[in-house]
Parts: sequence; structure tokens; C-alpha cells
Amino acid sequence: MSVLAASFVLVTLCTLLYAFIRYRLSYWQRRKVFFVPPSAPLGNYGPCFLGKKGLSETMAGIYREHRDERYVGTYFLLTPLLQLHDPEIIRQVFIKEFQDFNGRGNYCDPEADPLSGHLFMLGGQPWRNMRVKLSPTFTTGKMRSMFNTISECAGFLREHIEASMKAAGGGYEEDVRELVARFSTDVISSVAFGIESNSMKNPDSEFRRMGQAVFDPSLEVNIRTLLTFFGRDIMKAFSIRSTPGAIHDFFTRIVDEMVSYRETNKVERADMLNLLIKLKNDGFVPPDNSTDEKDKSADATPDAKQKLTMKQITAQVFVFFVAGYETTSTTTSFTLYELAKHPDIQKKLIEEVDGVMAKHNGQPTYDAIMEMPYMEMVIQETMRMYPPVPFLTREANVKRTLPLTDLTLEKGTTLMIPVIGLHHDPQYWEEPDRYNPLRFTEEAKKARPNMVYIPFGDGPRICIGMRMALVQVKIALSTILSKATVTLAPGMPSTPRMSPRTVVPTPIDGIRLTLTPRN
Ligand code: HEM
Repeated sequence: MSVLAASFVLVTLCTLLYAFIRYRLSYWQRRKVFFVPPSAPLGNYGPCFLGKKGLSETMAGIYREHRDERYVGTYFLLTPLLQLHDPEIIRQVFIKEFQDFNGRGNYCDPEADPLSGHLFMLGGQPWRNMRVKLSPTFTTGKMRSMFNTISECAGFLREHIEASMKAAGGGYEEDVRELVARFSTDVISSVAFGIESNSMKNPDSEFRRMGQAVFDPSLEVNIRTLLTFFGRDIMKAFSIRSTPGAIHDFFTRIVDEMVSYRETNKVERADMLNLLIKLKNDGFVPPDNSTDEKDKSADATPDAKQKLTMKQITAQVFVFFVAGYETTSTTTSFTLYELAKHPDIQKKLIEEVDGVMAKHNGQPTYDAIMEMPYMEMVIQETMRMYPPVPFLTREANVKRTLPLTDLTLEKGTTLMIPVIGLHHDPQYWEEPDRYNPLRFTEEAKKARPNMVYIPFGDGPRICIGMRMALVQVKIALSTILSKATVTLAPGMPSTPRMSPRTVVPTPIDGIRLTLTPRN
């Protein structure tokens, strides 16, 4: 081919590509939807993709600037995302019209990438079937029976703090984010796998390293996470897996070994793996006596009654690990950070912890931690300021109108719910950047519109592990505060600098606090 012909072909290809990109990025304009002008070819989230600005920060910025629009068109690369601002529309999508919005629009390919076939990522009927099967795993009754395991891990946390204070001859400095992450790793590996990960004693344990690898704030992990949420076509086209091979192999090996050990030795234990093994062998978990559980297997479709395969079990264990560890340690460590900055709130919380523990022989029993209303308000306020899941998505699984509007959504349109934007909107929260647990008194909660506070999501897809999360955060806080008071360590910034490369809010400097023994 002559140079002239080659140049002609190249110019034509570039022109076609440019025209295609322009066309894709005019989607909202063509549909007459208010939109934030995108940059070609990365759309509105280019700096996030390059690891320069956090996704939450970008999304919250769009929310702040266009607060009064009920919905706003944006693009992630060339994919249109409709960001919802009106809480009433969000309520319809989450709850009333849920049947048409039950997926998240993310990548999920259980055949080619078995670890992606878990509850969080599944959509449609496969999600429904799995949710029915797993719901009995998280009832109050099951939580009570797993409580001893969580309590044991809290014992290691207490021992660690006591030993550190003894070694220092008084107060000492610690990155509590790391400390609590080790506690959460112990809890989740124990209740999900029945394995003592020993992370409190050994910070370099295999489980801790896996947790660090999943949430590593590197560019590679960031891009993989963003593509998992918003780039499913790219993931499939290039056969990219949702998790690196080493993580996939680790979870597959551990679950295989544990299931085979328990089946061979007929071991029963009050944990999630036990319940998952029942789902593998019987297809359902027998209901317990807790009031919040109804026997959902009764209304299940024939598909839902099918037994789980080993690959399905592995994927669920994986999501319990991933969903349960970083979210709870983020909530606990940011609570400690805010308590360090607000001695008055800390004092009031310690008084409550002391009072309740005294009533329960000094033990943080299940009933004791459920009797701490101020603790509950403190945790709620932390999750308002630092929602561990700062955005949510839903996908239109049919062509239909956006509820309460006449905008037609094509099948497959992804809706973005800016949780962090809603949680910081001055229209709903006076002085939103001030930490104030009193926003969560019963009266204050009733006075606020629905859907402006959604740290666990809402509707049929609400976080399935919510009860367990709260138990875990409360027991960690009670354990630490019954031994020590916390203050900011020298040099710790009073406004945390967040990593631009993680979805879960991650402070670049960790959370360094001084723990001082209580009298
Ligand atoms: C403070 C801690 C936690 C927070 C803030 C949190 C938040 C969330 C949120 C926002 C969702 C999505 C809800 C929606 O789309 O409406 C979710 C889903 C989920 N969470 Fe949590 N979570 C926490 C702890 C846990 C724990 C401890 C577990 C399990 C051990 C867990 C397991 C899951 C699973 C499996 C889903 C998917 C549910 C579904 O799609 O049906 N989470 N979580």
C-alpha cells in the first residue's frame, strides 16, 4: 500500500473513531436530559480512571453543583450514567418499582469468572434465588449464635491493647485503622470460614495480606474496581477477571480445604460456612426462632431450591469477606478518629459503655451492646460523614420511564445514587461537615425525608450483613473504650486526606491515635 493510501486509511479510521466517540458522548443531549459536559474519550470520570481524583469526590462535586436537578446525565468512559438527586425518585427505584431495577449494572460472569458470581454482583433471577437462600444466614438468631466467635476476637483486641499499654508504661500511639482492620479480619475469617486468622497477633497473616491485596490503593486495583462497576463490556471483551489470579486461587483453595475437612470429620460450627455447606447439601437453611426471620424457602421458585455448587459457595464466602471487612473497619476507625477530636462525645459514650457493661458483669455480651442507644447514634453519624459505600447503582432491567418523570430509560441504563452527596447536603443536614450524633435522635430521624441517609442502601437489596456489621463495630468500640481514651497522635491531620484510588474512603495517612489507659 502506498504511503498516501495508508495515510488515507488512517485518517478515515481516526475520523470514524472520533465520530463514534462524539456520538456516544452526545447520548444525554440527544435525549434532552440535563448533562455535565464530558471530556472525550474518558467522560466525566477521567481523573478517577487515572487515579488522580476519587470517584466519590467527583460524584459528590457533580451533586453539589447540580443539586437542584432531579437527575443529571454523566458518562463513565463512553457509558451513560444517570445520577439521581431527587430522594423520592430514589425511593421509587429502590423500593416501589424495584422489580424493574433489581440489578446493579455491574460486571458479573459466573461461568468465566466464578468468584464474580456473588450476591453483590448478581442481578435478576439469579440474584433473587441467592438472596432467598442467604437471608437466613444473617438473622438475629444466627447473629446471637455467632456472637461468641466475635467476642473471642474482641478478647484478642483487648489483650493487644493491654499489652501495648503495659509495654509503653502508659499511653502509646497506634494506627487504629490498621488495628481495627486486623480485628475485622479475625472476625470475618472466623465467622465466614471458621479459621482463626490470628491477624491481631500476626499482622502479616495470610488473611490480612489477602484483605490488603483486595483493597490495595494501587492504580491497577482502582481501574479493575471501576471497570467491575461501570465497564462490564470492556471486562468481557478483554476477559479481565474481577479479582487477580492470586486472590481467586487463595479463596478457592481455602474453601475447598475447609469444606472437605468439615465433611470428612463431620464438624459442625456456628458460622457462615456451616450454613453454606447446608445450602450445598440440602438447598436451604432451616429457620431459627428469631422473630425477624420467615421461612423464605417456602416462597422460593424451584430454581431457588436448587443446591449450591462449590463455586457458588466460594463466591459467597468471598463477598462476605470483602463486604464485611473493609466497611466495618472503616466505620470503627473513623468513629475513633471523630471521638479523638470530640472529647465531650467520647466522654458521653464511655459513660454509656461503662454503665451498660456494669449491668452485664463487665462483659460486652450481645444484650449489653444492643442496649447502647448513644453508641448507635455515634455510629450512624460516622456512616453519614464517611459512608463506607459512597455510591450505589441500579440498572433498568426493562425499557420504561424513570419513576415520577416522563423520561424513557432504555433497558440496561445504569442509575447512579450519590450516597455521599445526599449525606452532606446542607438542605437535609445543618452544618454537614460537623460531627454531631444528635442528628440521630428518634425525633430528628422522623423529621428528615426518606432516602437522604442510606449507608446500608435500602429496599430488597439492602445490605444483608447490616446486623452483623453493627454488632462488630459496637463490640470493637466497647472493647477499646473500656480500656483507653483516644486523642489524635502528634502530626495527625484534623481533616483526613483521602486516597483518590479507592472506592471505600481510605485516609492516606492512616488514623494515628494515642491510646491512654483509663483509670
Ligand atoms: C458498616 C459496615 C457495612 C456497610 C456500611 C455496608 C453497606 C452495604 C451497602 C450500601 C450495600 C448495597 C445495598 C444496596 O444496594 O441497596 C451492601 C450490600 C451487601 N453487603 Fe454490606 N455493608 C457493611 C457490612 C457488611 C457485612 C459485615 C457483610 C457480610 C458479612 C456485608 C455483606 C453484604 C452483601 C453480601 C451485600 C450484597 C446484598 C445484595 O446485593 O443483595 N456487608 N452493603
